[in-house]
Amino acid sequence: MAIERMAIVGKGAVGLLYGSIAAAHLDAGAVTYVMDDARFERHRHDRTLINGVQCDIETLPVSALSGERPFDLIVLATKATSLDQALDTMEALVGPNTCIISLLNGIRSERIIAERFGWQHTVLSVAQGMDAVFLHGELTYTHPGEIRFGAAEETNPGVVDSIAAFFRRAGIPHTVEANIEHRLWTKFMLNVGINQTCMAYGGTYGTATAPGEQNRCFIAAMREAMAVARAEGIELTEQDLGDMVDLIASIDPAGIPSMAQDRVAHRRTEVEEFAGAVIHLAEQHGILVPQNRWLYDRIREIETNW
Ligand SMILES: NC(=O)C1=CN([C@@H]2O[C@H](COP(=O)(O)OP(=O)(O)OC[C@H]3O[C@@H](n4cnc5c(N)ncnc54)[C@H](OP(=O)(O)O)[C@@H]3O)[C@@H](O)[C@H]2O)C=CC1
Ligand SMILES: CC(C)(CO)C(=O)C(=O)O
Repeated sequence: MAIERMAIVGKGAVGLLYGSIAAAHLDAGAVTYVMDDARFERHRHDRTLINGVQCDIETLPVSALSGERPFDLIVLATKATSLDQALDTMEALVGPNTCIISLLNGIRSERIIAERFGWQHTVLSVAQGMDAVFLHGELTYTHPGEIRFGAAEETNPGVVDSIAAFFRRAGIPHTVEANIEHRLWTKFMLNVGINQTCMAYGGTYGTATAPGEQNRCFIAAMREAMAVARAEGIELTEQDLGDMVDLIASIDPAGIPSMAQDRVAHRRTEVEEFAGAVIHLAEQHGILVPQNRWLYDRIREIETNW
């Protein structure tokens, strides 16, 4: 099935980044942001900038779509903390052939989506390599990164190809992965390390990759994620770890990951998806994860003091 119309749920760093790239390559009306009515009212008069240029992409409250035909593709780009609410909004957008791709970090969002909408049109994916910062209504980035995705066991044949064909036309950098499960866990390992370290210390990509305490925390937290992944049957390697560290070292040293942006903006973080998930799995497999336990407590402590 050819994808013509994409809805994006989540108009923050990642949603704006890929939505604006797609809108610049496609005809008007091909990209629409959709949100619940209360959020739409809250943001109605926002002036959103992307690298200094105003973003005027169509944005609709979900109630404006009743009776409309379903979208061909839904890109989910909210934080995990509001996934359930985003899925309620998606009910009005999804039809029998709607493809779904989640750019949320962590290893759980696709399973939660599939419990509601099925696996047939849902793929597994990660967004990585960008230096996107969205604060005070402006997205800035120099590297767009890319979306890596692939079929889950029960994804219908053809769904990955349809999304790839659309991304090509939309100018969205992407790679189709033969082993997307491995990529998902590699990205998870990275987020467990870099997101939580920069949040806990108020650090940057530069401070976390320079020798010192932040770097030790970054690497130790990743190693614990690696141990848990292996216990789950995912063979993450030293090469995977090194590649992820190199990726962070290659982007703007002054940049900060999404969780550190949450610290600046006082937004509830995704710690449950990172240290929370590591601790949960570690308990099942009898693995010691002191670095992630410390990060969990420290991040919760910071959140509590806002
Ligand atoms: N930032 C990055 O560089 C990267 C982030 N990620 C992951 O992508 C996901 C999104 O992150 P990011 O873009 O940084 O997050 P942001 O906080 O920048 O943006 C999230 C957006 O989603 C909106 N939102 C929240 N709930 C809903 C809802 N129910 N319906 C519609 N919109 C909603 C928020 O609106 P409001 O402000 O009103 O709450 C906000 O505009 C996260 O899982 C993150 O870990 C992955 C790769 C890179
Ligand atoms: C990889 C990284 C750190 C940015 O590309 C990210 O996923 C995030 O900011 O959440």
